[in-house]
Amino acid sequence: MRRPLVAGNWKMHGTRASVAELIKGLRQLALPAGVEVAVMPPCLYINQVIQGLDGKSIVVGAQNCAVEPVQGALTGEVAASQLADVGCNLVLVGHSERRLILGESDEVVSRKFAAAQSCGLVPVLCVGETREQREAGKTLEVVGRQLGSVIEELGVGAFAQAVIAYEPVWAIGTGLTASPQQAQEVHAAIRSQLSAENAEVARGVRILYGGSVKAASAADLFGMPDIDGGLVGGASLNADEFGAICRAAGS
Ligand SMILES: O=C(CO)COP(=O)(O)O
Repeated sequence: MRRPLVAGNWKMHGTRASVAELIKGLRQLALPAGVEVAVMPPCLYINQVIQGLDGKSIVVGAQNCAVEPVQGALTGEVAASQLADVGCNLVLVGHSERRLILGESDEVVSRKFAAAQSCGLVPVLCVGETREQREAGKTLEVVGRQLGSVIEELGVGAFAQAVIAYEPVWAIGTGLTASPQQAQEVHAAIRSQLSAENAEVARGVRILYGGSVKAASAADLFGMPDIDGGLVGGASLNADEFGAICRAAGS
């Protein structure tokens, strides 16, 4: 059985004061035992969050890591080894905001995936199509290529210690959630792409849905057979809403 995971991607939000408030709210949540819960604050606040959540079973991840796994001369970047050093467990790679706004290529995403794993972090590989690509009927092709490039570089075995997040770009921050059926179709395609090479890895890997997940939509999404939790943006900035999403993954 795959243990559901709900991860809150705080993106570039927060101040020391608002992060302290959010930590307070998270500490008060009653979280379901069978669900793994994670938050991914901006790098600057990771320490504050790890210390603030001490003793609470919420893991902390980062939103990005450098292509080089260990510390060195790479101005402005943060190495996966440094994230592991401060106590992170997970790191997002290939979020669409980085692919589209910062031009991260599939090759860069694969290098970050490998860097994360080499430091003992679990990479959360984000994939997803734009609205234009969906309207052109290219959803499965685009997602298949994004996933395929990591499989080609690192082998399907790399997904034994990784998470995948399907995040349709048109659903991110728009309030337009993919329907459970739309999401399930893509999740099943992702699992079958992995299964063609290794059925055991495919059965074990968790595939999260992301894109305007709210407490009201979470239960129907998480009820689909290949949706193993959520990657939550905006709604994760509100502890009560985030807690309700986590509870939906446990029911
Ligand atoms: O991009 C996302 C999480 O990584 C989704 O963001 P929203 O939940 O704000 O749509």
